[in-house]
Amino acid sequence: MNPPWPPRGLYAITPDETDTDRLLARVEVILAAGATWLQYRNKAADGALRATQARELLALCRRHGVPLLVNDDWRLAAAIGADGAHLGEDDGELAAARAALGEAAIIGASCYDDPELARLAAASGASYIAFGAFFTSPTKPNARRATPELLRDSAPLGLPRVAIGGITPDNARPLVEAGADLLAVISGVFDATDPAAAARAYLDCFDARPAHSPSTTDISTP
Ligand SMILES: Cc1ncc(COP(=O)(O)OP(=O)(O)O)c(N)n1
Ligand SMILES: Cc1ncsc1CCOP(=O)(O)O
Ligand SMILES: [Mg+2]
Repeated sequence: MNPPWPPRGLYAITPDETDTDRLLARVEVILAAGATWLQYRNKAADGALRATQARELLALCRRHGVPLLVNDDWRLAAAIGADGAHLGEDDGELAAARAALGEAAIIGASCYDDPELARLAAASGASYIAFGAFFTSPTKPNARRATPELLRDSAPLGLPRVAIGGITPDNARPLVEAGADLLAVISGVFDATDPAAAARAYLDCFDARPAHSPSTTDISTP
């Protein structure tokens, strides 16, 4: 799969917010700051609220040129015309999601700490593979733990690699160096004092230049 979206940057994931206006306002700030992809994930909302929020987020994402993926529920993604879905081990068959959403859809698969799951996801037509949690996650403290070697070792699968779980701007760089194409983050952006600044700090982790090196506009550069 070759998604027509840049598969490198910040993959923001929504928190369990039941106030839709507040959710949209929080997401707006993060998209305006340059988040690359958005996933709608809300374990606290019922089906009707999830459908409403997903539709509203899709309109917002369209205005920012950012793809929206729906967590857990590829049927909801199909019903609202979202750009894709993220599926974990309890979220149904990837092939069924692909058949419903189409070849252009972005369909991600949780691989936790398991390279064999990554291999199976790739063989089943996943658009990206996600590993984690890499650090203790405030959102999901009991999530299985993964190591950066998984990112490195799965490069031959040729799919974008997503890292998730307790990622902050301060611990993210080694994951990018190990091959993470997207940093999937909930609390690190949504619970930040300044979510826009936090979003930019994650994006800076993809900048190859060391933080102290001169920029291209530095007049002292030959
Ligand atoms: C990008 C990304 N990676 C992993 C997950 C986790 O999915 P899952 O294991 O199904 O757990 P829940 O998110 O449903 O609690 C994800 N959502 N996104
Ligand atoms: C859904 C999920 N899967 C593994 S960790 C996690 C939550 C990530 O949230 P946070 O960025 O707050 O750790
Ligand atoms: Mg899930």
